[in-house]
Amino acid sequence: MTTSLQELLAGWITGQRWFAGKGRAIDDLSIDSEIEIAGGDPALLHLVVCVRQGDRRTRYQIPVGLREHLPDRLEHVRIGRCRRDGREAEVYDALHDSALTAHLLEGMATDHGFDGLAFHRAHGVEIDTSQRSLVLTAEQSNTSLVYGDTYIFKLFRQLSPGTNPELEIITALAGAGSSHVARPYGWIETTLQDEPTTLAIMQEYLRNANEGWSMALTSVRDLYASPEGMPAEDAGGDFAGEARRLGVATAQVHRELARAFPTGTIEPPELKRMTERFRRRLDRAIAEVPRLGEHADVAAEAFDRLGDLAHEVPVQRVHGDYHLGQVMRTMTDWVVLDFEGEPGQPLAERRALDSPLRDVAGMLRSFEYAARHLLADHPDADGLEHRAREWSERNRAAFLAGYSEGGGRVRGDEAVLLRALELSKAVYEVVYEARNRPTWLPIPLAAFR
Ligand SMILES: Nc1ncnc2c1ncn2[C@@H]1O[C@H](COP(=O)(O)OP(=O)(O)O)[C@@H](O)[C@H]1O
Ligand SMILES: O=P(O)(O)O[C@H]1O[C@H](CO)[C@@H](O[C@H]2O[C@H](CO)[C@@H](O)[C@H](O)[C@H]2O)[C@H](O)[C@H]1O
Repeated sequence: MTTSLQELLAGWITGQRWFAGKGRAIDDLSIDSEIEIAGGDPALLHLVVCVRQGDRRTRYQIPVGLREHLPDRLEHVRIGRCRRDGREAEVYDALHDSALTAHLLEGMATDHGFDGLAFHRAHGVEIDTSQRSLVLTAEQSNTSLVYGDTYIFKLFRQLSPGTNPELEIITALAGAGSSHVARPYGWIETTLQDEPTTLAIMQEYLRNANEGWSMALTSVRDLYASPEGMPAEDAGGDFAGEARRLGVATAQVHRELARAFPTGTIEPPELKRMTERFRRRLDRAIAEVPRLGEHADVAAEAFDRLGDLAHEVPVQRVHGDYHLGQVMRTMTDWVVLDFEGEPGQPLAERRALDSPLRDVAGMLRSFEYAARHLLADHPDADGLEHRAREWSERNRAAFLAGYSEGGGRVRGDEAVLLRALELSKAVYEVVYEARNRPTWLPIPLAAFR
């Protein structure tokens, strides 16, 4: 009996890092669209599949390669063997085959249009099609390819109809001359439910930059290894100067976003509705991760205090999923990546105007993550707890000082909003970790203590 492509994909998709429906059985996987980008052997097929799990349907994008014989170097990305057009073919994850990904670069360089798939080159750029790709091995919600050391190409895995906020934002900020975004080179689009929908974006690869997350961890490690009693500012690798600069850059990005897109205010009744949304999200999270229930009171109290605020709050476009893994330090400044918001949220929500303090809250949470994540397997975890707290407090304070210095607004009653946003992010993280990295679950849970 031959296995159908749908059956092969249903067996394979659950093991992929970017698959959002982990822990639940797949009831059905159907292929919504199938476009041949390149024929022959190897062939490149672009698939949009729809996965049904209970009453939830999620669409994913999967470029697959087809070959009669699979070379050893592609064995690790084999999906299986199936019969297509009367012939047996090996099916595999095409993004690992540079012979196939060359077609994606070529498509963008020439603004090529397939039936149902449109490739675009950003205004005023040339694309060097001689660059070959490698897949980034970072644990990600999407899949990124690096072409040479020149371009980074991100293919969105989960699809929702509409323009991806990331494309919208980097195009606007780069067009306005921002030094805090990587230059866009091109993108791929399709139509989903009658809406132009972004499938992939290609940007400048920041070849000499370091990720904020790894810089922060180096600093935490140094502090853990320093003699007991030595203050954080004297231990090697203090991060506070960078945290402050990151705060300044964050405030500048917020100002640039406020200039490029509409802004507004939310009034107290809307704050009440926001509180209710946070409460509902908390309930859903507790249903999925019952341990969170022990902390429900702390979160609920913070959310209720937000509902009691009696003044309006300024809103604008924001990053939406801001953390140390989304910022890179180049030789000259901090650059912000990945403006697509929280991957699991509907696009309309991710593009909605929001308080810039949502991003501030996200980054404050990330300092907590950096301070605590090395404790999990550390033989002297209890003894280092106070050092983790010291590192986190020092860098959170430096970031906030930089944010104010850069013109960001955190004052008075806004502390109530900031706390509610921090705990709402921690609720999101509890679910995220339970699904993806259960050993990390204690980190967001500690936010409620
Ligand atoms: N322009 C870039 N230059 C260099 N590295 C990048 C660039 N964009 C992303 N990266 C690297 O890829 C990782 C994942 O990128 P990101 O856009 O956050 O993807 P995802 O949406 O899947 O999380 C980043 O943490 C960073 O290490
Ligand atoms: O894949 P994305 O970068 O869009 O974001 C998702 O994955 C992140 C994990 O990589 C997750 O961030 C959480 O872990 C980070 C450390 O790995 C930490 O710095 C963040 O503070 C914490 O939220 C993010 O929430 C998720 O959306």
